[in-house]
Amino acid sequence: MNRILACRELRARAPQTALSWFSSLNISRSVHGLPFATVEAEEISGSQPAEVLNLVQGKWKKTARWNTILDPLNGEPFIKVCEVDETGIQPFVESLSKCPKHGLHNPFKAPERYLMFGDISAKAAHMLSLPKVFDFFTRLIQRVAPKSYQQASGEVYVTRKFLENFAGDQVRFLARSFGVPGNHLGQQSHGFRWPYGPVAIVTPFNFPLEIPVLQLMGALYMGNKPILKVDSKVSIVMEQMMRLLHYCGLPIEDVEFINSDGKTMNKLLLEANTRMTLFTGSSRVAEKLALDLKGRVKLEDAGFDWKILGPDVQEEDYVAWVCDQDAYACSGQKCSAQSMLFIHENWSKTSLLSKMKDLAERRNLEDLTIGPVLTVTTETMLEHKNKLLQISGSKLLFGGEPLKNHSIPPIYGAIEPTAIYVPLEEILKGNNFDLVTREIFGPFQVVTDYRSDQLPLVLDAVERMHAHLTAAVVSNDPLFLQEVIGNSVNGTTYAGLRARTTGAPQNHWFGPAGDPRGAGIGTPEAIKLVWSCHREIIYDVGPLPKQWEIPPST
Ligand SMILES: NC(=O)c1ccc[n+]([C@@H]2O[C@H](COP(=O)([O-])OP(=O)(O)OC[C@H]3O[C@@H](n4cnc5c(N)ncnc54)[C@H](O)[C@@H]3O)[C@@H](O)[C@H]2O)c1
Repeated sequence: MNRILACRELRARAPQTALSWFSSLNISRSVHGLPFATVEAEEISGSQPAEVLNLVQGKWKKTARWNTILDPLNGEPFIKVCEVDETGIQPFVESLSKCPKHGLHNPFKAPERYLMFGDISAKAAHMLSLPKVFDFFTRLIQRVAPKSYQQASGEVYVTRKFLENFAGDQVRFLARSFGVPGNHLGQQSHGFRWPYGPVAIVTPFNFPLEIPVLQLMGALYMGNKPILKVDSKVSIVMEQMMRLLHYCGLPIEDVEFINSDGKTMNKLLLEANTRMTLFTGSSRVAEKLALDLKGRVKLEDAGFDWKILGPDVQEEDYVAWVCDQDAYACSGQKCSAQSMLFIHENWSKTSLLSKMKDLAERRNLEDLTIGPVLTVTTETMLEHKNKLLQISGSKLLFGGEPLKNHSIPPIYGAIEPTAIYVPLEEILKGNNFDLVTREIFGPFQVVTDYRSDQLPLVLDAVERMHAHLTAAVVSNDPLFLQEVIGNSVNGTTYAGLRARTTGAPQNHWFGPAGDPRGAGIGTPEAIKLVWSCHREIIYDVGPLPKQWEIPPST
């Protein structure tokens, strides 16, 4: 009884805005049951194509140019994306140039916006927790970046948790400052987190919701005005999410959302003179943007991620299963996917490899545990396989054949989960190294083995790789862990028996290391590093010492 009364009292005291927002969530009355959505994930098809628009200066706009996206599962032209070409970038440039370098808010300007973003995050997290909304985004992701329901829902879950983390006062805590006493009375120095002002976010196809939302919200939290460009193949997901964010209170002028090809976006970034660009994608484009934008970038680029199985053999089934998930979930299209597996010789007495093979063979197109590869064709992957097989001592462990009985269009790739063994000494040879460590963004891994006395060679290989994103050291031997961790740099490294290479939840930093341009995603530290810079204000208000006189020149 007391509890009921207390609840009633709490409700009576709740701020009107929050109450009216929650009661306005009468989802069953709106189109498709969702008050923000303009598409229905399951209904998009060749005969009922969906349209994706651009958001500029607070208005959703069409352009004359449509980019037609083919359904990755059957080749039907199922989404029409309104793309901006080089002649259409001016309204975006104008809008960004209206934002000053000191941003839309900072600790000295419109601090109430920190609170507003706390509220928006709480509401958006609540929306994503509603089963209908959760399912809508999961299925929409599956339509454009085919992966299993569980993998797609993982993205929605992480996004929701991230938004929960930055509800309430957590956004203003991101802008926490510190003070240090000065040299004399009236002097104190204070360090503040300052925005960059107009900024850009460019993201790839493989995580259509998680990467853009986490980076976009980070940019907004710190006071920036972002323009967001997601790969057109999947931008429908973020277009719908923008509508959800507006529904949850995001001012419509706060973000520009553009669909374009890479060349147009490159031109826009140069003309708009964005103060910071967060790029997630291939190293080729990352390096180009770093040059074009004179270093005003933070990069999340390619991953050629390795896993080392240590000398202590245990939990063989578990380790085999994690290897399978790391290499082949999302058809290997995670930047954190296991690209190279180093196996200590002690594992050769086990049936690890045959277990990995069995697990890989369980994957099928029906439930999308294997599926289309969106940026590498079947032909390219088979060619790569053949080149690796020419290396002396190499052999096909499993896979290596095109998928059968499917209607995936030939612009996309479709191969079985594949593993190729290459001897360690061969990997290290100058003429083989670049070939063996080439990132194939599909279900493809290289496997090798090593003896205890060859650990320095393994460490040499990981030192010579150019991408240092994720890594896993599978061992509970503290001295082995120490040796490997102390002699490597990957930014997100899992260590211990349960180590994996994939997994970018909201609760730990995810990003490359060893590069001053390296970005991060997910945590308060990542947001502060990527989306704000340091500003020091030194208060020096006096009073002057009594009898102060002008001293001699120095
Ligand atoms: N480090 C990470 O967190 C992370 C996460 C996901 C993917 N990736 C990497 O992304 C790659 C796969 O994605 P992809 O092949 O689609 O990458 P990509 O570099 O081809 O494209 C990424 C985005 O950049 C845009 N783009 C292309 N050229 C551009 C230019 N000149 N200026 C501005 N924008 C441009 C594209 O339209 C797309 O939106 C892999 O290498 C993968 O490892 C990295």
